[in-house]
Parts: sequence; structure tokens; C-alpha cells
Amino acid sequence: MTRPLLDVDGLVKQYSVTEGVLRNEVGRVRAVDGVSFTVDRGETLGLVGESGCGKSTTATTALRLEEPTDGRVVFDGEDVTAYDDKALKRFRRRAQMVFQDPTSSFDPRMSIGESVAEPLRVHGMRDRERRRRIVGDLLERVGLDAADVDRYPHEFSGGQKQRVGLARALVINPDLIVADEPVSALDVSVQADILDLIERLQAEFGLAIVVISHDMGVVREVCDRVAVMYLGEIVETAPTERLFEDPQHPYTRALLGSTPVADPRRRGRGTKLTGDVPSPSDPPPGCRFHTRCPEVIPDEAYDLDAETWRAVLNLRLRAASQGVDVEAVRTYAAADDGAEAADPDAVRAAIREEFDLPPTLPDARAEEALSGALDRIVAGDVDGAADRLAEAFPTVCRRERPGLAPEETDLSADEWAAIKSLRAWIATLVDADESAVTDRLERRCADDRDRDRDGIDRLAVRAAFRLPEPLSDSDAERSVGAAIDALLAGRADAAADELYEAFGPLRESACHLNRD
Ligand SMILES: Nc1ncnc2c1ncn2[C@@H]1O[C@H](COP(=O)(O)OP(=O)(O)OP(=O)(O)O)[C@@H](O)[C@H]1O
Repeated sequence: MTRPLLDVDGLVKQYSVTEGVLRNEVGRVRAVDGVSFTVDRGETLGLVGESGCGKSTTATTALRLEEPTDGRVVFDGEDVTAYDDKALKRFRRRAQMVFQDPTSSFDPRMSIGESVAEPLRVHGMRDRERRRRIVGDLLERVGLDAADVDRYPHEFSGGQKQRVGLARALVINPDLIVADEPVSALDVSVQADILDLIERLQAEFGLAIVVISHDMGVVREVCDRVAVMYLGEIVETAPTERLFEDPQHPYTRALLGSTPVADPRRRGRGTKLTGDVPSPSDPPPGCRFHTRCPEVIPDEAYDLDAETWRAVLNLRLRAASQGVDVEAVRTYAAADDGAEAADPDAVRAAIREEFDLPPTLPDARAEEALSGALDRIVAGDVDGAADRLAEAFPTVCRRERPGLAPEETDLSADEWAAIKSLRAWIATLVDADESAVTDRLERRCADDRDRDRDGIDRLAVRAAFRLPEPLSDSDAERSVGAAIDALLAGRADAAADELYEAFGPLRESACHLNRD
């Protein structure tokens, strides 16, 4: 049977935002917001995304270096979230983290040999000579010299220190290593060497590795599969080559810097990611990426290309959030004209310029709405303009999360999301035998089962996957019901087939909105 080594399910980590001496909670940073993924033995999984999207927090909470707010982490069949201190210590031997900055992760007063041997000492190996032998051997295996044991961190370059960091993680023979930005602090010239080393060590030690990086090039180099994170969520997971050749989510496409979109109306010229990641304490509604998405879906009523639609929405979002500083634009427009005071036309033109809006939108109705809003901005009524823009330029991406129900069913977005989660979970059971399926089903449903009833039943499965009963589409209900029955009989493959028949191929991407 193939059981993943690490199975992270619905992981959540929130931090309180407090204010004043009493530290009243005024908000919550949703750093990790319902993340699920698996890592198999011997597999390298990449976790990629821009700075601040929650990659490191996913790793530290999955390894319980920080306490998760919610969710479950199963390591080699055991629930890590339920571990006591003793079990946690055992787990720490088997799952190691290598941190980003090789310089600050060593005590400058300890020799390299002492640093690398430290975990052996902590875990009870008393024999100093034996520790020294193991460390010398490992230093050689990471491309250093056994004689380096007596040298100090300042005598090593960044790349060498990262090698030492890997040796330290390997010293107690772990099954899993999480490497957080393993090469981003290093010179480009040594990055490739370290990536080669990671690949070699993985093959040699049969390790599972999670590589965290903001760099798509790095994950392409070493990973078997990649999970793409945005604002606390995983938006897409796929085998590496497929992710690069056929990225499904617009965020992945934007990270890759190209958008192979079939519909010319939606095809942008350049798709560089612009703007910052929004605050995880107040994530945008609907699809979290819609505030920056180059492929944000235009309203059917207008004939505007992707770039213009993005520009109009940027103005809409700005008017509704920070507002538009009319006085600053007026001053800028006047200076540009060499005039004492800018005339309203110049102010309107300056706003269009700032938001990359053409002098006139090609769609007459859109132009009318836009110029009405600009008039209000010029008159100082930014709130009125924001309302006008919101009303005139809606996008489905702000209302609904991607991964919507196919049009031919009556399923709601939540029902569809629940079915997807069930399918994704079943997909991790491919090749599992009956008892393994039953075993995992029991664990997955343990919290949701009704103690008054015996064992796991249909209701427990539905509760665990948030599947309402009945689903609002009768065909979907029949298929999901049959799939659950197959699961309860330990037949995961039959359950997967049933859902495949009903809903087509399971795409590992979250975003189906933009694909024709
Ligand atoms: N202890 C904390 N208290 C409050 N907010 C936090 C804390 N740790 C992280 N955050 C916030 O959680 C979000 C996710 O941070 P995280 O470091 O996990 O992202 P990341 O993708 O790893 O980014 P980077 O590559 O910059 O490390 C960020 O907005 C960060 O500011």
C-alpha cells in the first residue's frame, strides 16, 4: 500500500493582531488558511509563492515547531497534532528543518563538528569519538572535508555553511527534511551546486524533502511535484513538468511570467505580477488573487481586453480602498501643464495615465461609466466614484472562489468545493488495499462520527468532507452517494472511478473559472 509519509489536511495557522496595553485582539492574520498536501517517501515537493504567502508558516506548523490553529498532520500514519512532548521529540528526529540563512543558524562559538553533532548529543549519543566519526563522514558526503570538524563557522563561505546545515539535518537520519529557501541567500554561482547536492542526498538517503522557495527555477530543478501558494492557500498542485508546461491557475501562470490563454479577449500582452500580496489579515473576498490577476474575468456586458479590464478594476479597487489622492493628482497635472491650476480634463487624463487606462475605452458603455466615475473623483467625491465603479464593473472573481460547479449541474460553489476535497483525498489512496482505505477513512472521520452510532458510516463521511445531504443536484448526489458507499467498502479505486464518470478528470488546480 502507498501511504504518504506526510499528510497535511486543512492546516490553519492564525496569529492574533493585538492593540493597546491590554493587548485586545483586534484582528487575525490568516497566515495559513486551510492547506492540504501530501509528501511521499523519497519524494521532493516544492512549496512556491511570493514572500508572505505563508510557505514558512505552513512548514513550521506542519512540523509543530509552532502550534497549528486547526487542521491535521499525519506523519507515517500517526497524528502529529495529537503528540505529547515525548512523541514530539521522537518526531523531531524524523522530520528536520533546514533554515534559510546559513550564517545565523550556527553558533559562532561552536566548531562545525560540535554544531553538526549537537542533535546526536541532544538525542542521547554520549560517545564523543563516535559522534566525531559520524560527523566527519557526513561532512564528506556533503562535499566538505572530514578535517573541517574543528573549524568555525566564520571560516566557511555561505555555500559551505549551507552544506554544513544539510549535514546537521541529516545527522540523525531523518525521513523528511524541510529546506526553507535553501539557496536564496547564496551567490548564484553556488546555488546550482547546493541544488545538485540536495538531489544527490535525496537519492542516497531515500529522503522525502519539502523545498520552500519563491523561485520557480529552483523548484523546477529539484522537485517532483510543486504546490503553489497564494495568501495562505494552495492554489494548484501538480507534477513539476506538468505545472510548468500546463499551469492551470492564473497565479501560477503569472509566476511563470506567461499566460497561454486561448481566448484572445483575455490574452494579455505581458503578465508580470504587479502590486503587493494583500494583507492576510483581510484577504480579498472571492478568489484571493482577483485583485492582481491578469486574467480577472471581465463582465460579459463589455468588450474590453484583459489589460484594459485589469486597469479599470485597479482603479475600482483603489477608489474603494486607499482612495485616490485627487489633490496630489491635481498638483501633478498642473506641474505637467506648467499651469497654476490643472483643469479638470488634465486631472482626468492624469488619473487615466496613472492607471494605464487609454484616453477613451473602446467600449462605449464602459467608457460612459468610467468617465462618470472620473467626474466624481475630480469633484472630490471618491466614495461616490467607488460606488459607481463597483456597480458598473463587477467581476465573478470577487464573488466566487475558483473551482466552481460545472455549469451543467445545480451544485453550489461550497458543494463543489466539498466534492473536490473528497476527490483529492481519494486520489491519495490510489493502490491502497481495503484495510488501508478503511484505516484512513476511520482516521479522517474520527472527529465527525456520531459516538452513538457504530463505526464510520455515510453520515460521518459526509460530515468530514462537509458534504450536505442531499446535494442540490440529484445526479451529483447519486454519484457521490455511490462513491461514499464504495469508500466504506474499502474500494477507493471504485470511488474514484464513480466520481470520474460523473465529474470528469480531477484537475489538481483550484481555478477552473478562466478555462474554456
Ligand atoms: N509570528 C507572527 N505574527 C504575526 N504574523 C505573522 C507571524 N509570522 C508570520 N506572520 C505573517 O504571516 C504571513 C505568512 O508569513 P510566512 O513567513 O509564512 O510567509 P512566506 O511565504 O514564508 O514568506 P517569506 O518567503 O518572506 O518567509 C505573513 O503575512 C507574515 O507577516
